[in-house]
Amino acid sequence: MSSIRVAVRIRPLPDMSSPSKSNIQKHGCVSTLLDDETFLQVSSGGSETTGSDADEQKYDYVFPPSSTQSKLYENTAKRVVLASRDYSRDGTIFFYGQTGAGKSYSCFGDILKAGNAASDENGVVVRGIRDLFEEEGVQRSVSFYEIFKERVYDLLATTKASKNVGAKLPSLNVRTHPTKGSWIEGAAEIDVDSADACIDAVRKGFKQRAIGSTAMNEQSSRSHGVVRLKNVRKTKGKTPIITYLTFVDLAGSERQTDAKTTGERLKEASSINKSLSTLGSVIFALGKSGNDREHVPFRDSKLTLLLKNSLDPATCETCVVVNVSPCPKQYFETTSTLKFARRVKMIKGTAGAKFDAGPNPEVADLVKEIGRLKMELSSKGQEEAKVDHKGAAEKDLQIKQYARRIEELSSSTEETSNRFRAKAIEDNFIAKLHNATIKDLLLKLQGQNPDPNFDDLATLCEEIDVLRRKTDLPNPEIGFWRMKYEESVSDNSEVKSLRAVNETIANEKQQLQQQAETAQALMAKNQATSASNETAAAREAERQIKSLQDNLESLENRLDGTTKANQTLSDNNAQLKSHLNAATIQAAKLEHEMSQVSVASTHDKKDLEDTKAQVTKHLATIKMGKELVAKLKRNHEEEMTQLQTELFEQSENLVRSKDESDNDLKVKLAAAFKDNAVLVQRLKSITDERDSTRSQLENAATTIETLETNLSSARKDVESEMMEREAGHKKRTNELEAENARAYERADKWERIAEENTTKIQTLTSEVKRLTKKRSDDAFELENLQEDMDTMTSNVKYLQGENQELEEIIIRLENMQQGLDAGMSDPLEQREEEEEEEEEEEEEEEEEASPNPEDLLMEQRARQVLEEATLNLPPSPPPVETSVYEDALPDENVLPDEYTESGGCVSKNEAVVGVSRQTRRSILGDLPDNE
Ligand SMILES: Nc1ncnc2c1ncn2[C@@H]1O[C@H](COP(=O)(O)OP(=O)(O)OP(=O)(O)O)[C@@H](O)[C@H]1O
Repeated sequence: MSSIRVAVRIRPLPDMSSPSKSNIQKHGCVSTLLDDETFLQVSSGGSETTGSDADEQKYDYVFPPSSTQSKLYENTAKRVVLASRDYSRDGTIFFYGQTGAGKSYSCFGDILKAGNAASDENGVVVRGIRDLFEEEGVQRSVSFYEIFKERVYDLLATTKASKNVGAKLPSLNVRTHPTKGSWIEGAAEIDVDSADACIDAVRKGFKQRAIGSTAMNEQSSRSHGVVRLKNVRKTKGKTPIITYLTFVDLAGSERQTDAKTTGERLKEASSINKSLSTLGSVIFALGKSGNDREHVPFRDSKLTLLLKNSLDPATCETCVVVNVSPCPKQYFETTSTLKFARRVKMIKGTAGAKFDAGPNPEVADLVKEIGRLKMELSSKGQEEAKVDHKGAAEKDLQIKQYARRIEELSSSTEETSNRFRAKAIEDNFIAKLHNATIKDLLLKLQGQNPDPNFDDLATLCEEIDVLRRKTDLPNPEIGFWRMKYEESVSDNSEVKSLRAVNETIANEKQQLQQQAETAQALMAKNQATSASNETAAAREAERQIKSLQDNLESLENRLDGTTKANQTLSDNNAQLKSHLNAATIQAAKLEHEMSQVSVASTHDKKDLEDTKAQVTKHLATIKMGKELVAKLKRNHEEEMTQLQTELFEQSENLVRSKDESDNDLKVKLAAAFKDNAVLVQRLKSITDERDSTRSQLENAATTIETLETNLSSARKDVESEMMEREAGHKKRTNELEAENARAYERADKWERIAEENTTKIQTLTSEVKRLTKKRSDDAFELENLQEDMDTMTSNVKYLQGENQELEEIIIRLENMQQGLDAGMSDPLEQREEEEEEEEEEEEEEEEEASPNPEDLLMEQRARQVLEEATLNLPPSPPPVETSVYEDALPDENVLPDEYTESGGCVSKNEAVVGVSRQTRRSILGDLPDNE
């Protein structure tokens, strides 16, 4: 059985002082030890070592504030990821803690910013995805859900609503199946063929994730974020193996009072609390095994229902990263978070399991070691090929053989681990079956059958023995593969050749050492002899010494070279040896691991053994009773009778107790029946409800259908009406367009005419201006003439007055004459006088009719002015239509009346002539028109 690993990560605080130099590292209200990465102490204050309320605990790993993202991953989640990748196990990693303690940071890191392979800030998800994708040939898909207020939302949905970040997404249902597990109905599973594609999808979901705010953290996630990777491994001719790797960024675990939550936020908080406490209950229930395992409340929250198949420690690797804040103000939150961590740690099988050597990572290490050896071998082969051309082909062959052997070995290891895994599952299954059988038998023993069925018991014992043998005996397969491995190691010709080279070098080294020693002895001898004489023998000796010294030097050089070569070879040899040792150790570990899993499987069957012990105990009790009876029978009859009575009583008691237990059972059975009846009733009501809902749905569907039909016919009507209206509208538009065109034409025409008229008006206006000026000139001239005429008129009047005076004088003279005549003249004379008077009158008349020289002068002058005026006149303008000019002409005052008479058809010359005539008439009196 796997264990749940619990790691605690302490987040850094901005104002945190640097760690003390002592072994105890104090960070706010928590302390860690420098040399123990599992120790954690939390205290509300007190001294640096232990506060009065100090609470010390050990966890699987404690990460101080300075620890990196990489260290967190390597020591927690990597194991789960590798188990999922290399051993097809489900894996789940939780991030638990109060708001702002660093859950999202640990889980996602800076996924929005980087997510590239090299970033130090990459969280567990990005690192896990990259490690997972190192294995090729597996079909993978990713999902990202959010569980908010017990509603599940798909963060990778591609619906219309999801296109806007933060838009309201539809909530989805969790579905479960006994064999297929749990899934979200209608949720997207994005197929991903590379780590980058997978990280991109997660990044998209992360953006979509709803963010709320509380008084404690401005952008606090109030939801659980679940990233799920589905791995489908296909093997030829077999059903594909499906596993899930799940990362869960849980919602903040803070207490409601501290978060100052009210109203909607309070509801959120209670939903979060409920789902977190359900998660705890499920983990604890799953931690129990066999008969101890009670009902697991998966259905109590959406989160646990979704993770139903990814939480069981028997089939899944689980890790909980607990994030805490060292801030003294958060002391109570931190202690309550750590309480959860301790409870998880206490789950059976987890205590003290500091990332113990489980089966999977060891095999993974072995696989890695093989890879490393392969690489080393190939690089070594390349090096040697350069140095030793002669044996290159041979070495190449050896290397190839060795590589093939390693290949075989690694595939064998894989095969073994697969078989081993299958076997573990099989064993687990058998154990479960046995457990059920034992339970059955126990029930039979305790209840209905007072005499145990010894045949059943014997079968059971036999089965238990077989099972034990199966699990306890060393696995023959392991032996076989180990033997094969050792063979491959001992067969290695390269190792042999290296050993031979090593021996040769050792021999050579020995020889060289001997030569050196001889040379040294000779040198000593020479020194002794050279001091006493300088003979030829001595010189000869010196020469010899010299040559020996040279030899020695060359030998020493050679020795140096050989020693170096030897050193290199022995290093290589040692390395190879250590690799071989490591490989042998790995093989031993593999065996150990297999036996451990067997032990784990045995552990699973502990309940089975317990049950067996109970059965044996019952049997022993019964046996003891029987022995007692036999013993008593051997005693005297009274005792026998008494004992028989006692026995009878005992039997009665037994029978009574049996009856009681029967009654108990009956009561329980009745209760069970009752429960059953209630359940049946509930089922019935649920079925009824379902039926009624179904019928309602059907009705609704019918209604919808009818509505749709109505809607479509209404739509058709509207469409036809629309078409008609559109046609009418089109026609009217055409008409209007035509009319419009005509209006445009008219407007153009009028515009043209207006332009022409404007030009004409301009011409006329200038003409009128000129004429007006002329008229004013003429008027001035006329005024002068008028003045002259006035002068003449006054002259005439003066002359007339004089004339009148003269006439009066004449009349008086005549009267006087008449008076005189009347007194002295005859009728003849009178008649002669009358005739004379008549002649005078005639003369006067003639005198009056003959022109006065002054008058003649005047008339001459008037004629001259009139001629001048006539000569200065412009040529007469063409006749114009009155209708065109009517509006454009200035008012009637501009031209004299005559100009507009007779329908405006009077020419200018005529008008002027008219004026001249009038002037003349006023000057000269009534002249005939022809003048
Ligand atoms: N170990 C750490 N190193 C550096 N920064 C950290 C660490 N832990 C947390 N932080 C920073 O603290 C802030 C809060 O962290 P984070 O959002 O991960 O908290 P949380 O527990 O997920 O809160 P919530 O429940 O609101 O999501 C972030 O800005 C994050 O970068």
